Amino acid sequence: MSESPYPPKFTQFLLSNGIELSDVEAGKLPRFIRINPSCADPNAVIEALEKETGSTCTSVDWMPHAMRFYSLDSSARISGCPAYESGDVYGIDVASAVAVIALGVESNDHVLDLCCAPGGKMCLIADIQGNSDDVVGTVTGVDISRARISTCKSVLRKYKMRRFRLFEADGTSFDVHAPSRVGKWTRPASISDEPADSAANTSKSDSDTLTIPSKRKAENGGVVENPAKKPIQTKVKPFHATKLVIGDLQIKSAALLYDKVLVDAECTHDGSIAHLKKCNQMGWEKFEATFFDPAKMDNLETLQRGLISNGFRLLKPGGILVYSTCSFLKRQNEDIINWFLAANAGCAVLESVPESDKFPVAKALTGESPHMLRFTPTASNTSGLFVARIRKIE
Ligand SMILES: C[S@@+](CC[C@H](N)C(=O)[O-])C[C@H]1O[C@@H](n2cnc3c(N)ncnc32)[C@H](O)[C@@H]1O
Repeated sequence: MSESPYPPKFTQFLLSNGIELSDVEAGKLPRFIRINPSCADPNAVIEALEKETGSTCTSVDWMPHAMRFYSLDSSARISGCPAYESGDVYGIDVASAVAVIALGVESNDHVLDLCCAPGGKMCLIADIQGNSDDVVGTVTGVDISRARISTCKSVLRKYKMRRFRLFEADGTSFDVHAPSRVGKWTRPASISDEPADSAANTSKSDSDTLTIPSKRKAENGGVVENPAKKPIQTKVKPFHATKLVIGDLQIKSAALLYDKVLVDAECTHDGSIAHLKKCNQMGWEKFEATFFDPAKMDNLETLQRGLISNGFRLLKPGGILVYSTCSFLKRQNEDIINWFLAANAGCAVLESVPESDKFPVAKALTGESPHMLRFTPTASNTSGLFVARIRKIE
């Protein structure tokens, strides 16, 4: 038997996380693109892209056809191509798209994306909902990083999304419900106007707030301060909101919980080949400092638990939450889901991702549910991605 070129601790690390050596040693992966559904002539776009990049666009046959996903050679450069600059083409890893597909987004859903930046998945959600006038679905994106959420805003604007808002906030305590109005559509009359700051668990960390004093009409038609001293409504100021959702009153109501929640959690990012390769190159002390520092790993686990728990709190009964990471680590994936299901027994159920029998995923880790999907370079020819779909029981 030939000697492993890696230290035993690294080999053990791979083994206990279901990572094949071939994942670490994999060559360059294909580049994936998606054609914008509003693009009138996809064939012309593909033809032009092939000419400009010198690479063949191959349809990803295991993805639903309507998603229009193609792979190109890893060396293909799409930035600078007119189709990319005009928004006819998106660059997004096909495994990342599965996290969105798993949500089962419908046009009129209100979707919360709790770690949204730089926005690839959020863009896909908005894109699936469509831009037509009779749609009232919205996407609310939250991210703790101002720089990253700013990129997210640029991406969503580039693709001309019409019903989204972005908050620079901590996803573990974010507490803004789904919009109660979208353009001319307003919430059903049965939803009470409970002011935002009187509801339980209001986020204290969302420091950037707008204050709207309660007012009533005076007999002469003017507006006076309410003598009954109704509570002051506090709105969390969005980082950005499009015209159709900017007027939302941020009402707290069970009827305004989100239909779908995506928790694409902060993680160690080791599912990207470049990152795994770095483990091999960066020196073993650095590797150990990254992946075996108990305090770092504990903090990350606390963050991931906080994100999934808060996302689930904001999800309506019957709704779907998808938890995903771009890490291979069991501790950040299966262990989080198992902890979450045990903590929410009777309220949360792990479901299979629709159509997942067609996906080229790696085998589930020993003893773990096959409903938890692992995309890997070896099995899927994609970056690493973990995806689990949970339903909130009605
Ligand atoms: C894996 S990335 C998300 C990628 C994104 N979903 C996409 O498709 O482009 C994780 C994100 O979580 C954000 N993040 C980290 N801690 C957070 C927190 N407490 N609340 C909200 N976002 C957080 C990071 O800034 C980072 O942008």
